[in-house]
Amino acid sequence: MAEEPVIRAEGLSVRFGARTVFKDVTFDVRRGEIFVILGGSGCGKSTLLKTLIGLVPLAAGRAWLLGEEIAAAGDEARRALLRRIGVMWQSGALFGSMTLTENVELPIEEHTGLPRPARSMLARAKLGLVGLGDAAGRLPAEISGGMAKRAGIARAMALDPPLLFLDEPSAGLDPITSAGLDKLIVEIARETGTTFVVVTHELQSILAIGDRCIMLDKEAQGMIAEGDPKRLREDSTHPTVRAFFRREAA
Ligand SMILES: Nc1ncnc2c1ncn2[C@@H]1O[C@H](COP(=O)(O)OP(=O)(O)OP(=O)(O)O)[C@@H](O)[C@H]1O
Repeated sequence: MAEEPVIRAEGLSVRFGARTVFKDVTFDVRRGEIFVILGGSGCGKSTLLKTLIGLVPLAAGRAWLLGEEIAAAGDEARRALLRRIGVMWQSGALFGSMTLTENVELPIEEHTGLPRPARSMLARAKLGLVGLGDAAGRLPAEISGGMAKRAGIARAMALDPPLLFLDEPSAGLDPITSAGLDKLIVEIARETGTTFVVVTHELQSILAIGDRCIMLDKEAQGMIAEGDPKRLREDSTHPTVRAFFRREAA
């Protein structure tokens, strides 16, 4: 029997008022893969991410995370589930008055009873994992945008979640810094077995990190492609998908 997927999404639809953002979105995310949600501006990528973790209600469909249906879970089960996933929001800024170590310690403090020295040690280990071991004592204002993203990933990984969501990780980064971040994401996935769900519309990133992807489309109000991004680039006959992957006019 195939291993249970880390995420199972079946026929997801989301509406805001009378407006349907997407409908009938169905996919599985497998253990250890880097799964990319892509598509143009406003197609609902971030909304889908929020739906998966129970922050946006479904108009239809069902979603399971780590075997648990979040919409059906009670408060306690939901909290336990959310503790097992890490999220780095696009807007997820670090707290400016705290060092990087203190920022990464926050979720550890919130969710465990560990004493300060142990929290700090774990936080510094996570910063080491993302290449920021030497910057642990710095304030967010003292580091670059790329370093801040790495610190955000370290914070999202603080509790060793088996599943990490990254919302537009390369937003605002130059191409070289962005490529470095992509490399880090692949390294973490391969070294730790963490499953990643990454929202992005950066073609270079998608091709560099994505094991599989789904593409959402605003006009279609749903999914227009699913699969290995490199194969979609070669084989897709859908005009919008081709246009995106080959940088052609649709
Ligand atoms: N809470 C909300 N209430 C009403 N409309 C919303 C809400 N959140 C998102 N939307 C709308 O849903 C649509 C999808 O938004 P979403 O942010 O998910 O798109 P996106 O694909 O992530 O876009 P971008 O790449 O620009 O971040 C947009 O038209 C947005 O205005």
